[in-house]
Amino acid sequence: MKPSHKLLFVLCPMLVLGFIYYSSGKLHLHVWGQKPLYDKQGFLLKLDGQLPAELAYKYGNLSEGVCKPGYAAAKMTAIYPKFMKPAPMFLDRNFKRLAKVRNYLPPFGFKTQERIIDSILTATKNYGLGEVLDSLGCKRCIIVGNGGILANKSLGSRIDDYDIVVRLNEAPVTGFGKDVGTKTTMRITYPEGAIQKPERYEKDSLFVFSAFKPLDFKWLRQMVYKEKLRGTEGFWKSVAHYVPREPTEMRILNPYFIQEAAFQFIGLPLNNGLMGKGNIPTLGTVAITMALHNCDEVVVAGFGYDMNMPHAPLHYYETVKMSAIKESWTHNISKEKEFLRKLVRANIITDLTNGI
Ligand SMILES: CC(=O)N[C@H]1[C@H]([C@H](O)[C@H](O)CO)O[C@](OP(=O)(O)OC[C@H]2O[C@@H](n3ccc(N)nc3=O)[C@H](O)[C@@H]2O)(C(=O)O)C[C@@H]1O
Ligand SMILES: CC(=O)N[C@@H]1[C@@H](O)[C@H](O[C@@H]2O[C@H](CO)[C@H](O)[C@H](O)[C@H]2O)[C@@H](CO)O[C@H]1O
Repeated sequence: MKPSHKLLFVLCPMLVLGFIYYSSGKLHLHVWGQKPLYDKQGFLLKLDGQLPAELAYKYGNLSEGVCKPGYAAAKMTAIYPKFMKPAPMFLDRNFKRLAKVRNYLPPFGFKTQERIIDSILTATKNYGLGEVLDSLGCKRCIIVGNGGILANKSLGSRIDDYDIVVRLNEAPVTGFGKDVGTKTTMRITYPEGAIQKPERYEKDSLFVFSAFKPLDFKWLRQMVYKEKLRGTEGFWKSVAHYVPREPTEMRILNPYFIQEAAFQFIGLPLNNGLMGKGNIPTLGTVAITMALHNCDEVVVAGFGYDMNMPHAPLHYYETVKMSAIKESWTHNISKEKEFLRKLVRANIITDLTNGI
């Protein structure tokens, strides 16, 4: 056989195999002649909230109100096959092994911050929720957003019923118990969002830190080691000078939840992996993402940016108006809402205040 024929002999099957491989990848999303099954983000287009047969069998017989182990993650996988449940809530001493975050700078990872994180984790010594919650076989979590929609709905006692109550930034409980409850398992925040008055911190709650820039880790180290805050330049707003929590009550939120919410779930611009215009999810959505990985059931309340009500109160605890969110250049409220609505429509999360 001529060498040129030999070459053709090898090349042709390779081309055919290559074509089959390529089209099978496409077929996963798009069966020829049929409408696509999944959207650009990888979510099933048909979201009717129905349980797939195997889940109906698993959960169907449990009576109302009983915690369903693995429910949120199972439903998430049913509409978003790429979902991989394991992702620790907080960074622990092995954080450098977390492959998905080690090569991204804050806020999408911890690259360049390894030493300072090591030093913070040496002092906090604890990396979980605590013995009681960590050993629960099934965890029901509620993420309480700060939205004005929580006012006058008397949801306080329902909120307090959850195993884990997550609150955000400076949202108060004192004086608002009837509507937002009194229990706080953890409060997730960053320097500019943290409660500033020491007396406003609730006891028995974890101070969970979410970092957006390298300076935020510096601030946290000073708070953990109870040092005098040196220099507040570089923050976009005034920050707390003292956090009245023991180091053992402080945690660092896994930055993977910011990354996954931004790039996988919402589809915000990658911007070379750097924080930029409109590529930061709001903290509430980051908290929901964390809960999808770490809670068996996920419920939310106090969520909703309603652009049709520009004069409605933005928060349940102050008079700032809804229209104020338009000034934010970091978030993409409408794209984010599209994602949250998928979770609600598919019954992955329950929205107690119906604002999503
Ligand atoms: C001016 C500004 O930057 N505001 C941001 C404020 C501000 O930094 C803090 O209040 C501290 O002062 O923080 C944010 O959020 P904020 O602290 O307002 O609220 C916490 C989370 O609740 C959800 N939320 C809030 C209000 C509302 N009407 N609907 C909602 O759904 C959101 O998921 C929100 O994340 C933040 O960190 O995400 C988002 C806001 O964009
Ligand atoms: C680099 C930098 O500090 N950018 C600031 C943003 O982080 C900040 O956005 C705010 O960033 C916060 C994290 O630090 C939260 O994500 C918050 O929801 C968001 O609004 C804006 C506020 O107007 O100011 C910029 O100068």
